[in-house]
Amino acid sequence: MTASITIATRESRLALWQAEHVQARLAAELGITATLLGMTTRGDQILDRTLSKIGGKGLFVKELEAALADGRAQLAVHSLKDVPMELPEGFVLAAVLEREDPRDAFVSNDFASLADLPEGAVVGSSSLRRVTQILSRRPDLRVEPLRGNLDTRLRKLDDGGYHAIVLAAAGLKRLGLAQRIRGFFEIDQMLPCAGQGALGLEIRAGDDGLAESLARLNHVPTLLACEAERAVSRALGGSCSLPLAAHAHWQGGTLQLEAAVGHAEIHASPLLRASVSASVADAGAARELGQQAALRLRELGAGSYLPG
Ligand SMILES: NCc1[nH]cc(CCC(=O)O)c1CC(=O)O
Repeated sequence: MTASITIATRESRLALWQAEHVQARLAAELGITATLLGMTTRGDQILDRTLSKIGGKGLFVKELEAALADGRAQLAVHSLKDVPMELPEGFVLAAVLEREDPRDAFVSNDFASLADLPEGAVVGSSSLRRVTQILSRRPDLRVEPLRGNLDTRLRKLDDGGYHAIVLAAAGLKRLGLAQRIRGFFEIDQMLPCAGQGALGLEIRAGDDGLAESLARLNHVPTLLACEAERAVSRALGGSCSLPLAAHAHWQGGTLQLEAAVGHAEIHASPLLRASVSASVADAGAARELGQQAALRLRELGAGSYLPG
């Protein structure tokens, strides 16, 4: 039985909220006392370039993994969508917590929806996944890069740099900023990123006592849905330079998985879409469903969309 641990976390308001949320659940449900160790990652420092150009999402997790490796911390809390599909040797995901709202949100001070934006309006987003889906609906819009933590992005909107921005609903809700949301994109209109809205708890491989305790926090429906979503990216060799979306939801005991891929360079190319479902009872079956979706996307020509 683990009685007290240290949690490594990034220091953005959202990351701290998430780490404190886990800290509270550890105390209430597992009797584990946790201290937070705040860290700045390379991903937080480099704000002038898009993630795909500076080495991808792994930048948000590497420093936290270093803290796990050298024993400064035992647990790292991540937004699951920031966790690379393949964890480095020596680390495992010990639990996936129940998902918040997985949708993307339309945020604007002057306009109610994407459809309301005047021709040529400027939308802020640095996510290739969002850029591609925005342009596929509104090719006339100008999508400009927008990075930084949530407060920074909202400030850049308020400063007048954009007519609207697109953000994950989960982050806004967690920070009490839901009033900034003018509308939600329906899942099929702006397919979310694999793992969006879910939290992943990462530990060292072999830390079996802690793994056993944390497994009790798993939300199995979220875990299986996210396994399927992440398997799509893994099978396509998804990186930050590929606009890739995957979202699974439950209809009774059936897991329904939607996946979409956009062209790595030509953002105005149509998205390829696959929709598969199966009755899924374990992680292996969930991953198979994800691989099936990836296969469908390849049959539709995803091979020519992947970066060379
Ligand atoms: N890429 C950054 C990031 N990582 C997790 C969230 C929000 C919370 C979540 O989706 O779980 C965000 C902000 C955003 O995409 O708008």
